[in-house]
Formats: sequence, structure tokens, C-alpha cells
Amino acid sequence: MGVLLIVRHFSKKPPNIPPGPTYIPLVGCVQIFLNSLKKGDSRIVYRRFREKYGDVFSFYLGSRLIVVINGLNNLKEAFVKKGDVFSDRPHMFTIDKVGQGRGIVNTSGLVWWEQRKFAVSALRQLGFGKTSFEDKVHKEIDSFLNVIDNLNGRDVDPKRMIPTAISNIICSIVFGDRFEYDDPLFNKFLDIFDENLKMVGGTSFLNFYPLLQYLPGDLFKFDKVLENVEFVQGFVREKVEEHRQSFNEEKVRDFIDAYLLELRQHIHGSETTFSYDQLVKVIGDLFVGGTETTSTTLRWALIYLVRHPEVQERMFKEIYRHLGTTKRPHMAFKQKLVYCKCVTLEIQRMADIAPFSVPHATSESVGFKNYFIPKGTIVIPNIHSVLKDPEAWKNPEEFKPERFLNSEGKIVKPDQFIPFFLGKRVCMGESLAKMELHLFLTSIVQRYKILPPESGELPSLKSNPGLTFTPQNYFIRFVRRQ
Ligand code: HEM
Repeated sequence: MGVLLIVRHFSKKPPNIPPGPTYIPLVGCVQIFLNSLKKGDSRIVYRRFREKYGDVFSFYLGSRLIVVINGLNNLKEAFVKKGDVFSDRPHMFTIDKVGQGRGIVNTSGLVWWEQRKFAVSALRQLGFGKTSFEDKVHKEIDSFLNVIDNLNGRDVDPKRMIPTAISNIICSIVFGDRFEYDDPLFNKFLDIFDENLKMVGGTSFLNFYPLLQYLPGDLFKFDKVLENVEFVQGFVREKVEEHRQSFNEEKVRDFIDAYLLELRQHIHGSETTFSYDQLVKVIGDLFVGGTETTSTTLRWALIYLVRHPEVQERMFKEIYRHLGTTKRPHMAFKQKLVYCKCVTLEIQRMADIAPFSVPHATSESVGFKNYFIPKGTIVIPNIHSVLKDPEAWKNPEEFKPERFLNSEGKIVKPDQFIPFFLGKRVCMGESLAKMELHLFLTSIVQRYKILPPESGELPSLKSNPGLTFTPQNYFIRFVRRQ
């Protein structure tokens, strides 16, 4: 009888929620469950559901209601027009354990608002994404090109060297320092990030079937994830302590100093969300947000370039015409490199690395498109439905940088170009990411031809679904231009 009552309780749907597939109480939608189990590509499942149930559909996983929103206008209506309601993060077992209600990426309400507002303003003051910041990126590009030079055109999998360069840029903003490529601690750091990104997909079952946490052993590797997070936080805490010892409020060196200064201003004030523990989480968020995304995009970029030598040559000709082979491709020249800009845009559209953004949640019950969405519902923005919308992009699966050029040779960027998403949670690192992508790609193409490996095997376009959609491992060669 008790079991029947529990099952009845969990089978009761709120009235008028968006349509969707049937589900088994406590298990949820079987298709989604099986797809998660075999780590399948949700883009395909969601496309089928959209065809059947419309632009706004819902399903259950475990006993959690999930709503998926498709199409640019609907995304704007939810995340911009009704952004106050659609911008929370969901409470979930793993996120709450890892995030502990701190930082930016996984928080909501006052903590999110204060920490994000401060971080955006501090990063801007430190020159984030501005021309004054460029030198730091160029310095990292120099080291990166050095590593490539030393390969002498041998086969290489760029999987490690790209995140090394990109995370070093975040290091220089946050810690005021960078690491050498062979620094053992830094490499351990990168290994741990890698390991956690691989394991985090498996842990998501705990969010929908929380009773699984009581199984003996570390079946979902979640204890290992927490151990890794603790290691990284320990390292960050040490850096914060070093900064505290040498802090001089007249000379703000980096993000940690900026935060320490802010903390001082709150010492005698009223209640505040600023604290050392918050700082450690915010730094973690800047690393996770700023490393994996840009690195993955660059790894995809090399794949598209090696598969499209004609695009490389057209980029090189444009760079050569304006800069020759030795002048650095500074941001000041970006406006001249119109075709190169189109290539970067098309790479981001095609790579579609965060097809479902980061899950949102409703902060209160809300009416949307004649449906009812209860408070605390998980909401997934389907960015993929917009970046590959056939009504906005002709032959959306075709790699075609010229699609961004109008008949006068000027760049036109349709509203559907939303790889950084939109609304209140829009990516905080957009300006830095754009700078990094432009400078890395133009610097690489200016100096090398990117070729398939000796075996001639072209890198695959298949992706590994995960937190971001990453390419499969591949080898290429960088051969210096004469
Ligand atoms: C090509 C590179 C990048 C892409 C495609 C990208 C994309 C995104 C997307 C889709 C979101 C989620 C928005 C949402 O919650 O709906 C996001 C959030 C975020 N991004 Fe990026 N990002 C990139 C680079 C960066 C960089 C370089 C940083 C550096 C600091 C960064 C920091 C963040 C942070 C902190 C958030 C969380 C914002 C919040 O929750 O309020 N991202 N990004």
C-alpha cells in the first residue's frame, strides 16, 4: 500500500506542463534514460522530440521534470524577457556537493548576482578581453608556437598543448603568473581537470536517482571527483594565502588582489557574500569556464582547417596581404582580416560545443507559451536548435565561412549566432574567448600549414557528448611555411 502511494505521488504530473513522452514513475522517460546510459547524443533525441511535441517539450528523468526550449524566439522570450524567472541553477545532488552554494556557475540568487557582478567588473578593470590585455595572450602564443616549432612537422595530438596555453592565460589573470609546459604541478592540475571532465557525465545519474548514493563503493566515481576538486582547491588556497601575505592595496596585481581589496571593504559592513571560500570557488569557475570551452573550440578549429586546405590558404593570403609573415596579428588589425573572422564564426557555429548551454532552473512557477512550468523545474536551452537552424543557415551542416559575408564583402552575423548564449547568464568570458580564438588561429595559419598526419587519416567530425561536445582524439602536422 505504502509503495502504491509513493508511486502514485510520483506519477502525478502538474497540470498543463509542456507535452512530452510518457514515463515510468521514479525512472522517468525510458528513451532519455537509455540514451544517458549509453552516453548517446541528446541532440538527436531532442530533435525527434521537437518534431513530435513542438518547440517546448518536457520529460521526466527520475522524478525531476525537465523542460527543453528550442528556437531563437522562444529562447529570447524565456531567458531575456522572462530572464528573472529562468536564470537560476537547479539544485542537484552533485552540483550542490561540489559547489557548496558558492561561486558563479552553480549558484543562484544573491550569491550568484554579487559574485558575478564583482567578477565582471574586476576582470574588466584588469583589461579582460581588451586590447591592453593582448600582450598576455601573445606571450602565451609565443610559447605555444615554440612548442610547435620543436615538433619539426612531426605528428601531434594537440589535446594537451592547447589547454596548457589557454589555462595559462586564465592563470595570468587570476594568479598574475603562468606555468611552464613541463611544470609537474601544473600538469597534475591539467590531468585532474581532464579526469573530472571525463567522470562528471557518469555522476549525473546521482542527480536523478539520489538513492544510488547509498550503494557501497564509489560506483559513479563521485568520491574521486570530490577528491580531485579538493586537490585543486588546496592549490588555489595556497595561492590566495601567498597573495594575502604580499598584498598591497595600492598595487592590484591580478584577480585575487582585486577580490582581497573587495573583501577588506566588507570587513565592517553588513552581511555580505564575499569570503575566502567564495574566492576559491570563483577562481575554479573561471578555470572551468575559461579553459575547456576555448580549448575545445580550438581543437575543432584545427580539424576544420585540416579538412579544408582551401580555407587555410584563403586565410593565409588575407593575413599575408595585410601583415606579411612576421608582423603579429594584433587585435588592431582584426577588422582587416574579414575572411579570418568569418572562419572563426563558422568554426564556432559548426563546433556547437555547448549545445545545451548549462542547465537553468525556474526560480518560481511561471506561465510560458500557454504552458505551466513549476518552480524548480530544470530548463535546458537548446542552443543547437539555433546554431543549426535550417531556416537561418542554408545547409547548416556544411562548413562554409562565406555564409557570414554579404554581397559587399561585409560581415553579417545573424541573430541566430549564439554560441555564448544570451540573457542574464550569458557567458562572462565572451570578449576574452573571441580574442583568444582570433589571435591563436591567425598566428597559427600565418606560420604553418596544418596537414593530416603521416598516415593521411583525416580527423573525424564525430563528437564525444559531455559537459562540452569535444572532438575525438586525432593527430595532425604543423609544417612551417617557407
Ligand atoms: C569559445 C569559448 C566559450 C564558449 C563557447 C562559452 C559558452 C558559454 C555558455 C554557453 C555559457 C552558459 C550560459 C548559461 O548559463 O546559459 C557560459 C557561461 C560561462 N562562461 Fe563561457 N564560454 C566560452 C569561454 C569562456 C571564457 C574564456 C571564460 C573565462 C572566464 C568563460 C566563463 C564563463 C562563466 C564564468 C560562465 C558562467 C556564467 C554564469 O553562470 O552566470 N567562458 N559560457
